[in-house]
Amino acid sequence: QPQAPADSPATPQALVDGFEGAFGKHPGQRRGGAKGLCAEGHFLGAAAGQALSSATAFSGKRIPVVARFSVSGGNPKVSDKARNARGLALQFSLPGGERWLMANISAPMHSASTPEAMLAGLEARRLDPVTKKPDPARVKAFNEAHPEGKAQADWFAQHGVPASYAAVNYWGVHAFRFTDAQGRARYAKWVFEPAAGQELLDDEQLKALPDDFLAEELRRRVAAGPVEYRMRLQLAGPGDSLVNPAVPWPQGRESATVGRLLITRVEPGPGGACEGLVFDPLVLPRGIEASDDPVLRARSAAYAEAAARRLSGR
Ligand code: HEM
Repeated sequence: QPQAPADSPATPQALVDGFEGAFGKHPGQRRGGAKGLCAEGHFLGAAAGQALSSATAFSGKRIPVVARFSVSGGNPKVSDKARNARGLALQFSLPGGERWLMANISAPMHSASTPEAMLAGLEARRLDPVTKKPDPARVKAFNEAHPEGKAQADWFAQHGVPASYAAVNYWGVHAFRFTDAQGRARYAKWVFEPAAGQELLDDEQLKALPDDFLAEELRRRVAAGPVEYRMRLQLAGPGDSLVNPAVPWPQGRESATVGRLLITRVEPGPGGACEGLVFDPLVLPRGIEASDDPVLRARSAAYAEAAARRLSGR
């Protein structure tokens, strides 16, 4: 596997320090997606998935899933009204002890195209010890030097805040390589789309809501019946970058619905099966491989570093 250049400042430690600097240090909590909750369900693969990948996830057999829904960032007290990403992290438990892990967000692109830009962005948003806010001049200078981040910022500015964890799309953002039983490979990106459609709130609608509504809303919804998302693969077309997660592929690329995710149970309070999990996006089943996207590659060790701190109470 390609590794980050040995002299890159974006080490796992520096990246996790960057999260702590930008969001404060909250011992025992996740450094990203700090506010969230556990849920469970299953995945049912479709024939179109089998046609694209030999991964057993697509066999059509019921695949147990542990899920974690979250609000982006390392602040466990962030408002559910924040104009940023909602997260859907999943663990598929496949036959034979294989696992497939992923952590998806409610935008089709990431804010940074490299781990180095990610680190610089976190450092630019470091909270001032006195004001407890980032220095606006540093943030402005960073944004001017990294125009690539504008696409994601615009996305959240232009799309409303989800009314429910169950009413927004979640993208995998990175390209992955899918190989079928004959060894034919295609690159694709995935998205989970709620079968009931999206529900995005404008500022007026948001005003009526408290800062914490997403967890209870999901509990009520799933108590009334399973929440379903379709998993769709968007296949790479000519010229689509396989390594830059800040640039989404054009709409209208060939796509295939490869399965259905059903969330059937939500944890009634804190805790649950997702708590101890580390949603390392490089844990992939046979039939799906990572692309050379350096951001994807950098996530794995950063998640391990964050988990080591969190699970030892730091
Ligand atoms: C270099 C880029 C990135 C770094 C360094 C990074 C780092 C992290 C860290 C340290 C955590 C906390 C893990 C834990 O405490 O267990 C986290 C959580 C998360 N990240 Fe990232 N991340 C990056 C990019 C992304 C991208 C591109 C996505 C979406 C495709 C994403 C989605 C998430 C989600 C959804 C969570 C919450 C997962 C959970 O519920 O456990 N991250 N990230």
